[in-house]
Amino acid sequence: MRIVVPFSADRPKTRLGKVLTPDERREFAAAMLADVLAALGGVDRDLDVTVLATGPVEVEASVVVDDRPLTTAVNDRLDTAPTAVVMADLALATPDALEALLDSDADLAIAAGLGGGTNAFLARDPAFHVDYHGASYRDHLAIAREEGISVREVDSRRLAVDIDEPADLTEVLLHGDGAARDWLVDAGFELDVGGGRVEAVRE
Ligand SMILES: Nc1nc2c(ncn2[C@@H]2O[C@H](COP(=O)(O)OP(=O)(O)OP(=O)(O)O)[C@@H](O)[C@H]2O)c(=O)[nH]1
Ligand SMILES: C[C@H](OP(=O)(O)O)C(=O)O
Repeated sequence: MRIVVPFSADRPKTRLGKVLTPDERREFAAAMLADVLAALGGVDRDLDVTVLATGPVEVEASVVVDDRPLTTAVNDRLDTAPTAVVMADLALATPDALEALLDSDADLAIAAGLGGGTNAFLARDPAFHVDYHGASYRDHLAIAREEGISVREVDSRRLAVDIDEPADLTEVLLHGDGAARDWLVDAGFELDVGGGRVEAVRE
């Protein structure tokens, strides 16, 4: 099965700009990508994984460099079904969570992200196409409806948590166990469990 992992290599994770420098954002994004590739590597299936990156990147997978906007670049790779697209910022993804998506035989299996994005999908029908940004999850359900594509909505916390905002770092410290969590700990992040909602803070 073909898996595409979109990756913004040059200026990733701008919404983390309040807590990470540009170099740190690049390192942290690369750590999350490594975690996603490791989770895909643990899936009990034969997967053909390609990182669809905006610039060169060194990873344990094949890389295609395409600097066009995300939607255009992904749509160009949906011509051959089945194809799954798994975002590179799913630092909590596990093989089990990914298998729940990849085992679906619906024309479209799709996992929402926090705030209405689309974190992962498997399209078995080449008529499906993406339109990312905004509440893309709703837009993707509408596209499937228009194309008469059967949908399975995959309800998965581990696939839903994409790491976009400073508050999301808390989830990585709480529930992550890979390179992204290690990177945050090395960078001095820790949990403040002092009162109210637990928070990631930097020493
Ligand atoms: N190939 C490709 N991947 C992208 C592009 N923009 C974002 N991505 C990837 O798509 C996924 C979701 O990205 P977002 O969280 O929306 O964007 P981001 O650039 O990582 O972060 P922000 O700058 O904070 O919006 C991540 O895996 C990104 O690395 C793009 O233009 N091209
Ligand atoms: C690409 C975008 O990601 P988000 O900005 O929701 O993380 C989306 O899923 O439409």
